[in-house]
Amino acid sequence: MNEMLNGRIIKGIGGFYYVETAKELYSCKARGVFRKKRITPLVGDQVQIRLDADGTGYIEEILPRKNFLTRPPVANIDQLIIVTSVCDPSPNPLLIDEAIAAAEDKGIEPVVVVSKTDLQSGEWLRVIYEKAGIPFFAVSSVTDEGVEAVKALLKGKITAFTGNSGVGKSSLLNRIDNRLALETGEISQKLGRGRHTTRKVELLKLDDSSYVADTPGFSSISLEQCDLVRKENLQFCFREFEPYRNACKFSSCSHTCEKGCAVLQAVEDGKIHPSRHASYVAMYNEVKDLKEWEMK
Ligand SMILES: Nc1nc2c(ncn2[C@@H]2O[C@H](COP(=O)(O)OP(=O)(O)OP(=O)(O)O)[C@@H](O)[C@H]2O)c(=O)[nH]1
Ligand SMILES: [Zn+2]
Repeated sequence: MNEMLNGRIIKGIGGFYYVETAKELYSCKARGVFRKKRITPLVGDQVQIRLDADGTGYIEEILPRKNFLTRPPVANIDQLIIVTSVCDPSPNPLLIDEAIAAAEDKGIEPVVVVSKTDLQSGEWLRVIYEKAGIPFFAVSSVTDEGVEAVKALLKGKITAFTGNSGVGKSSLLNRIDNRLALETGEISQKLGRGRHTTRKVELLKLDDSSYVADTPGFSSISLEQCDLVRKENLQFCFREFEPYRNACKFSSCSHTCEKGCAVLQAVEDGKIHPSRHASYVAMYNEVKDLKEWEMK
C-alpha cells in the first residue's frame, strides 16, 4: 500500500516512534539515513511517514524544526515551563536561570512556576522573576492555587515542563487535567533527592491544539540539566539586560566585572536583580573556556 502520511512524533521508545496523524497513531521506525546523518528524530517533530502493509511505518522525512532542545529532548515547542518548589526540594535560582537562558536562546518563551506554595511562601522568587520580566505563577496541587492560571497558559500551545525531580510537575499536570493520570512519587529521603518517577519524554494531548510534555526529572546535583548557551549569546538570554547592554564603556564588555559596565550599574541601582546577575556571571564563567565540541 505504501501510503504517505504527515504526523507528529508524540513518543519514542527503544528505536520506535509513535506518530500521531489525522487518522490514527502509528508505530514507526526511522530510516537508516537519519542515523548516517546523525539526526535523531525528536518528540514534537513533524514527520512524513510511509506505511507498510502491516500498518507499521517508516519515518521518511523530518520537516524543518521551529526549534529544539537537547535537554529535555523535544522539538517545536512554544513554551518551557520551569517548575521549582518552595521547598522539598529547595529552589536553586542558578538552575532556574540556566533553564530560562536555554529557552531564550532557542526563541522559546520561558515561564517560571513555583510549586508547593501550601508549604511555604514563594514570594521571594516572584520578586526576582517579575523584575526580570519573566512570566511567573505560584501554584499548589494541594490547595489548587494557580492551577487554573497555568491551565489557561497551555491553551493552543505545545508546552514542555522541566524541573528537578520531586518538584511536583506530574502532580500539577494531573490537577490541570485528571485524565492524564500521571504517576507521582514520594521523594526518597534516603538519597535526599527525588526518585525518577517520570521516565521518558512524551507529548500528552490536552485538546486538539494543546499538548504538554512532562520530562524526566533531574536531581539538583545534575550539571547537565539543560542546554548550555554559548558565551556570545548569553547576554541576550537575560531579557532585563536589554536596556543597558549597549551603554557599557567597552563594546566588548562581558558584563561580569568591567569598569563602566552599564549592566553592573543597573544591578547597583536595583534595576536588575543581583540573583539574576550572579547566575549570569556563573554561567559565563562556566562556558567561557569551553570548546565547540564541549558545548554539545
Ligand atoms: N505539599 C505539596 N506536595 C506536593 C505538591 N505537588 C507535589 N507534591 C508532592 O511532591 C512529590 C513529588 O511530586 P511529583 O508530581 O511526582 O513530582 P515530579 O516533579 O513529577 O517528579 P519526577 O517525576 O521525579 O520528575 C509527591 O510526593 C507529591 O505528593 C504540592 O503542591 N504541595
Ligand atoms: Zn557591560
